[in-house]
Amino acid sequence: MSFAKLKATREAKQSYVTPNIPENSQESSAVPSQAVHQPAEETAVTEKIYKAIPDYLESRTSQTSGRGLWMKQSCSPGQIILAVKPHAAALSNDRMDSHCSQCFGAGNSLKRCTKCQAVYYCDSMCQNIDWPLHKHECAALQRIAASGDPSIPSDAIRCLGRIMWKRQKQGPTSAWVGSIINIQPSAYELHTHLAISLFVTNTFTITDPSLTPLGASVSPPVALINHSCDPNAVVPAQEPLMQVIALREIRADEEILTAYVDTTLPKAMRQAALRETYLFSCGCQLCTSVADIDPRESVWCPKACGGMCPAPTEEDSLSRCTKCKAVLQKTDEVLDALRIGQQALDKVTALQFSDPAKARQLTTNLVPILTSAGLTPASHPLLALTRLHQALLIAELPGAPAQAQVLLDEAIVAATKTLAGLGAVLRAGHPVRGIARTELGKLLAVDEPAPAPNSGSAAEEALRYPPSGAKRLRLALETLVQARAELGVGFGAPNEGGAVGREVREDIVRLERELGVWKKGLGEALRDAREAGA
Ligand SMILES: C[S@@+](CC[C@H](N)C(=O)[O-])C[C@H]1O[C@@H](n2cnc3c(N)ncnc32)[C@H](O)[C@@H]1O
Repeated sequence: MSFAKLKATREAKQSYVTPNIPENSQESSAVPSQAVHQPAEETAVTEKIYKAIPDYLESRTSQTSGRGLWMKQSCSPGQIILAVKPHAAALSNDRMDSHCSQCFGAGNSLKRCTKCQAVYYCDSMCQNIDWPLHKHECAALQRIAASGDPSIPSDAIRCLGRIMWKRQKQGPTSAWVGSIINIQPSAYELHTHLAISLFVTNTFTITDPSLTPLGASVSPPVALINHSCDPNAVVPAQEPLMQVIALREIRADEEILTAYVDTTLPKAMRQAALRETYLFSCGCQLCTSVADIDPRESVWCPKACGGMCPAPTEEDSLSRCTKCKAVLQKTDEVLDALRIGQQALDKVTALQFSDPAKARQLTTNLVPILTSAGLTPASHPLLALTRLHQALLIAELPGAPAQAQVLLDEAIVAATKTLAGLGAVLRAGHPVRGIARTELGKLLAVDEPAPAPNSGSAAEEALRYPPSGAKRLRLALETLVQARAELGVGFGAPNEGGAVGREVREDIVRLERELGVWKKGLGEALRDAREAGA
């Protein structure tokens, strides 16, 4: 596999979904509901939104989190629980010149709207489909540009605008408008800023097949699902359908829960994000558990027994290994590493696209500092910095032929650490884990530009990471086979792991062929050598 192909896989455009939904349907692909439970006070409009909910699901109301969606029968990991077409969607501002505003596909030869000069389309077909809604947005964008204000409203606000314009077109009593009003019932009548804030809490991030965020979308049935930091379901890449997929077995009478925030973050950060954007404090098991260690905030045992110590804090610096009880001595070093690590993470996040070289310099310096302070791979901010380091190295690869082997090997090491970190905090089959394992497998499968010569010592060769030659290819194959199994859960079993899962299947076939050729070549070389010696 080439560097360019590796990079291109991050920009895959295909859709991964299989259910067959009529083009203009607003409803779910699943069986229309007859048997859903509906509280008496809910209106006829509410019935319309429940029509999009299959009859093995039920909306129930709890005191702690309001309405939610519950299973009426059990389902297995990888099962598609719900598949709906988003009611409205809008691209992020930073994707507007690289992706089509209608189909969200990436492209190099997109056509710009000649009027607002802000949005792009694959071709006139995409533009014509979008025009009935874009014509309003187009006029608004032209007015914003004429006012001299350089800022375009966020994707969630543009998504809301699209809903309002649809409302004008379809009339206030349409089923479509009714179902939108039913996203948190009182939002619509509230003051504008509060209504907008409540609307934002009901939007979902649209991603490409590799989970890179592309924009925002909204679907009332999906917006019924409440949050947990240890979710049993996910809503992975959603274009053109939003799909809710079971991450583990969900039993009958169990609530379906997805995560609204990044669950690799420590509790305090998750809670702050949930309070700020979603206006509630999470009481999920992960947030309330009194377990003595959370890998997100952990340091290796100072006696290297294999156990972990809770990361010390300014308030509580005494920390012991939860396995052998050894006391962590170097708390100041850990506290310093946590502080400068967070500062560096903020900087790298801000610089990663505007000044990738500087961002890479920062991750190159900081990852070893945090590692030598004893932070485990899942610990924040080490995991986040390692993920960014990996992404920056991959972005640099195609343009650095001279040091390509060093960069490639470094990217493989970073991808291995990322996977170790994610493996400690996300369930098997989580789409983020599946994508991380895929990236590692793909990196291992890249043709080595300048493989290191064999050191001669079998012991040294066994320890070398990443390995070289056939051993590397075998590891690539193993990793991609495991990745495919994870993608098959997180992106839905019927979808065969989505676009990435199907791509991985092709990579596996190619690698098996390559390894076969390698084995054959090696066999022939050995036979030639034997014959030459005879
Ligand atoms: C996308 S909506 C979910 C549906 C919502 N419960 C309803 O009644 O329409 C998000 C809102 O649900 C509530 N919510 C979701 N998960 C919760 C949780 N774990 N604990 C408390 N409230 C929660 C919060 O009010 C949040 O802003």
